[in-house]
Amino acid sequence: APLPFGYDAEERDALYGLKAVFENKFIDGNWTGDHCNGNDPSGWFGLRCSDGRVTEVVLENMGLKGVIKPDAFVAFGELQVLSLHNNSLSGTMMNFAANQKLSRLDLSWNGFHGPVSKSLASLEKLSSLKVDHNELTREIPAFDQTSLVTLDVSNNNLSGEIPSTRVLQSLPPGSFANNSGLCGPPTSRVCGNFGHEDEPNPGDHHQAHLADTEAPSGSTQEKSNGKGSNKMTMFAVLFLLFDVVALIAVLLLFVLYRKKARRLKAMMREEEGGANDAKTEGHNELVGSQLTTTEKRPSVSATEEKGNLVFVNQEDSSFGLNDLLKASAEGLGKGIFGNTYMAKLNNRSTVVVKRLRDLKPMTGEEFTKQLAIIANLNHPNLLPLLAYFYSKQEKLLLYRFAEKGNLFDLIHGGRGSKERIPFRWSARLSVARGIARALEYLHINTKQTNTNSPPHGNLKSTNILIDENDMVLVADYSLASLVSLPIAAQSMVSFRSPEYISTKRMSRKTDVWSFGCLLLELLTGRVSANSTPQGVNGVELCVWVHRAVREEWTAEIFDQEIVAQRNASLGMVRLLQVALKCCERSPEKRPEISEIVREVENIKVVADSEDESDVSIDRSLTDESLSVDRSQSASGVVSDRSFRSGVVSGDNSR
Ligand SMILES: Nc1ncnc2c1ncn2[C@@H]1O[C@H](COP(=O)(O)OP(=O)(O)OP(=O)(O)O)[C@@H](O)[C@H]1O
Repeated sequence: APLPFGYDAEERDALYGLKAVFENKFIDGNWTGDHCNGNDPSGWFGLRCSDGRVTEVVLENMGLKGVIKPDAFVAFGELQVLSLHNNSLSGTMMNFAANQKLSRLDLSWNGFHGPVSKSLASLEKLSSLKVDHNELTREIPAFDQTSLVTLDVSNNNLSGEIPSTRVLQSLPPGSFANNSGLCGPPTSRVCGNFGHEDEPNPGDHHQAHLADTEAPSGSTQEKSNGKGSNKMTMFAVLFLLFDVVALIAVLLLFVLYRKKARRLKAMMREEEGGANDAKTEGHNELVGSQLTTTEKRPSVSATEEKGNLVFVNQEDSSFGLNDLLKASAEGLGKGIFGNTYMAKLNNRSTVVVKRLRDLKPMTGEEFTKQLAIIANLNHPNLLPLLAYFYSKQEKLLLYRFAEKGNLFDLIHGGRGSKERIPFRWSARLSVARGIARALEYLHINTKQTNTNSPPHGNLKSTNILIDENDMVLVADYSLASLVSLPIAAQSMVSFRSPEYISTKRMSRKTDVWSFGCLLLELLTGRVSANSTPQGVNGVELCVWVHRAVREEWTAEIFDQEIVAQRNASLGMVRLLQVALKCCERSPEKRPEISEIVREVENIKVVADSEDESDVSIDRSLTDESLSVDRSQSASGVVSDRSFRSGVVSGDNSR
């Protein structure tokens, strides 16, 4: 049906109002322009539209704060789904009288106070209402619409008798749990004289007025006050006695349970012959005593969760979660996906543990499915996943430790100081090859379930690692599907690409763009904006280098550290040409990764030499390993052993 002129503008204004309330960086950057751009799914984050009208607003787990006004949603006449689940929003509950099409409302896990809006009782299409884990007070409205099949008002401060409507009475008692003053069926709590409890406080009165224009109907406590109060007092005493007996029973049960659990644990220990475990029972510290970050340690119970580390290859399973919990650990850094630690296990091997946070809401099964995809990827230039751990509170990924650190440190570490270890041209070229091959493998072997998610998604120099054998290892691949979109959008490299910024769309070619930026970081020795955390300065290398080429300051493009190697200049220029193609603003103009691999491999490797004295040393460092080609690898993929430890590891014996 045609809409009254200007109605859309009201929705837009209301959305801008919400945006101002949230004061959220991601929303500020994302909610711009037209809110319902046709039916374009890449419109504003969290919105779904139909015929130019908002039908869904889903903003979950985003840490949104602010006080929402009671009339915040009156403009959304076509709204069917509203979820603000798990944020820190507050205010009295909104009035939904104007949202007659609303079928799912989820305001759970926020800080809303005042009464449950009575307007909800008039919504004929409402099928699911979740307002649990808020600070709501007073009685539950008399919901009686047959559409309502799910309701959760648990964990609030609601009070009074649960109305005896058929709909409310057919719900399980858990829907009403943990509300101190709520009574009557379907809960087992008998209604007593709770008059004083139900007296709304003055603040509530005011808020109730703001939230709901309807006057509160006669409440249960009013009915129960007066003549029958003596009877009620007796009833209350009996009720109290009943509570005390129930409490004692629960305590007894708890003691019994503890005893049994202890016996069970002892049996488990015996079975495992784990005399050592006795010492560590109840030892809850993951990755030991030397964490350099101040973050709370994970609360995985060692005994409860033992054996829940899932290994990708059984031959790696020489340790269990208990060993990990006992290991001494050191913080390596904090990334998008959480904190990363290095844990030294008793058998002296070292593993890297990533504690995941800010994940999308997903079940254990979904998590496992995603991890199985990652675990199946296998290439000499990809950092392999060793194992993972999943529990409700804790999700861990375990990797091999790459001894020689990351590419960012190789390029930029110790610049201008005596400690600086030169990073030679041949080693840089070799790194470029290793990354290109890994990326080609990912692009061939990753089925794109979500076309808006590039196979790597977060290619940058801190995610390129070097192991003890000088192998180039690409890390952090294919994790985008685990992390929640707002967090990904704030931190992942692919979200900085020209196409995401202008069209909010991404593809495999977005990885190609990130690879171009990485090549430029290798060639120029400049800190790339992609490699630095948001807010820290770095250069938008693709933009910078186009300008440098246009304005002919070519002499300034290459890193001084490699520019002196005259015999390498042809290779540098060719690699620069590859980088420039990858950097094209338009994804269609960028080459496919296979073409890039071919071009990079065709760049001739030359000995690193600046002058005569260098040659003798550098020949031994690079040549044989660099000249390894595809023919030497049965799989057609070459491990990139480009440099000896002298170059990379700090053996500065030259
Ligand atoms: N397996 C590993 N071996 C050695 N160092 C590692 C390993 N994994 C990560 N690191 C290093 O630990 C640090 C933190 O890594 P993390 O992946 O948490 O963050 P990041 O790479 O800086 O950012 P992002 O989360 O965006 O990838 C980085 O310096 C990274 O190079």
